[in-house]
Amino acid sequence: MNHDSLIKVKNIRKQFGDKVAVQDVSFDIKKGEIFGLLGPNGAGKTTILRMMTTLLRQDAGKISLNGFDTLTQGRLARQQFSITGQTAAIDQDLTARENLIIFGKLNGLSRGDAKTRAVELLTDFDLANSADQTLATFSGGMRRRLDLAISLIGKPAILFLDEPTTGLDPRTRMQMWRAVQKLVAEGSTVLLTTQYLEEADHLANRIALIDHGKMIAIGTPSDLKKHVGGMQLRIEITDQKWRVQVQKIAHDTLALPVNVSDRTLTVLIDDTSMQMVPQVLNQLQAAKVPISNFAIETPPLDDVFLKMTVGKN
Ligand SMILES: Nc1ncnc2c1ncn2[C@@H]1O[C@H](COP(=O)(O)OP(=O)(O)OP(=O)(O)O)[C@@H](O)[C@H]1O
Repeated sequence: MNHDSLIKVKNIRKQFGDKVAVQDVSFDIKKGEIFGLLGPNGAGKTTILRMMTTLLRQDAGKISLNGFDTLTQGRLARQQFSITGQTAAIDQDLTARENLIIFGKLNGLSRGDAKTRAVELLTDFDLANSADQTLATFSGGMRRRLDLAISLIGKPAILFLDEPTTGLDPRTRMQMWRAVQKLVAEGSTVLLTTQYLEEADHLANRIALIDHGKMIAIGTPSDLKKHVGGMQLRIEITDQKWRVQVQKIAHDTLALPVNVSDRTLTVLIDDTSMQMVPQVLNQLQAAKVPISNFAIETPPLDDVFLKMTVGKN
């Protein structure tokens, strides 16, 4: 038994009528990890999350949170975690500070402790300057940060984030990512569901890919990228006018399909074509093509995801 695992999910299954929504899914999450559940629409992520948060009973299998079984010790299991998405319960006519104090008291804190905790959280989530504005004046990103702050009032050991940045602009998404990373640095363990591959890649230490209710892969982002087999050659040119020439050089030398987007050309390469990569560079230099980047790297997670799920849904 792994004593480091804070969350254990073993062979869980859920069926709705004839539809098997989750089938034999197992994973462990270690203390301090950010674990991502990634999968296409209808894959079963929400159903897994609902079973883990005791909102739904699994038909088979076992889930334990910090040692407490979700079916037989539901009340204790619930005390181990918090989940975001409580914005519906937030009062729009009150300020951020007042909302935090109310939720603090609902979590059993005295008025004094609730006030202190509110100040801590407002500072942590960059909301100190807007603390005394009513929520009606808050942007989407500020609301999302307040929602995350509220879910942390009780200092939960485990935090479930259900699609935390859906609909946010890139800058606000980065702020949320930093907030989540800070939480983990302070000792929380996070399970997040996301439809953004980039988010899972950036944030999660490990990812479980879910498709048709089954877990089709699990590992670190770089483990998963190895599944596509091989590496990617990326060439960036300084001017689009060179695109056709670079595409021809890469294609003729490597005999592989070349993807082109703006000033970036990419080729998925195997071991054999890897030997030919220096020739591509030599030819680009001989043709005096100005390049700003020439890299061999692991391919993006998107390719893994597509390779494993495309055509099956
Ligand atoms: N209460 C329910 N009754 C019947 N079928 C359900 C119920 N809940 C979920 N399902 C079905 O189970 C499957 C998995 O749904 P789930 O919501 O878990 O997927 P998801 O991966 O979270 O998708 P999304 O990214 O769209 O939220 C789907 O086919 C869905 O229609």
